[in-house]
Amino acid sequence: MRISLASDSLDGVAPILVSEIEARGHTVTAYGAVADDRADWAWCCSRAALDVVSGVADQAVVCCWTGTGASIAANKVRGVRAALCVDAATAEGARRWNDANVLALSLRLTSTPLLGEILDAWFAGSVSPEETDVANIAYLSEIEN
Ligand SMILES: O=C(CO)[C@H](O)[C@H](O)COP(=O)(O)O
Repeated sequence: MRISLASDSLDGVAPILVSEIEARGHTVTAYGAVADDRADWAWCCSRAALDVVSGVADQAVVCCWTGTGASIAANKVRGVRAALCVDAATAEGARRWNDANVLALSLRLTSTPLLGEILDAWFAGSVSPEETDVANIAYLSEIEN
């Protein structure tokens, strides 16, 4: 898949994000500190999220120290469902039940082994076909519009 990646700093696992995503077979377009680019979290994380809704990217990964600003910025983009994931089970659930299209990470909480577990779960995840799950996602679009 085509992944747009943003981070507002090079703290923690940020320097290995591109290689970890590429190692899982994806191509990366980077924004913010990981691209030596404008690195304020509101800008770079929403920029990566915009790529998803414009069709330039299939999904995005957005990061900041807490992960909260990254997820808030991404979720301001219409059509984005960004999920702040602190472990593999959350990432799996975000893909399954929320059809999340943007993975938000906390650089404070995500160790190198945990990053691998979260990325594996995220990229392996599939969206639930259950009627209630589909209806919930449809309702998000409804309130957004
Ligand atoms: O977690 C964050 C936002 O949610 C930022 O990473 C945190 O505020 C640090 O930003 P800065 O380095 O610009 O002070």
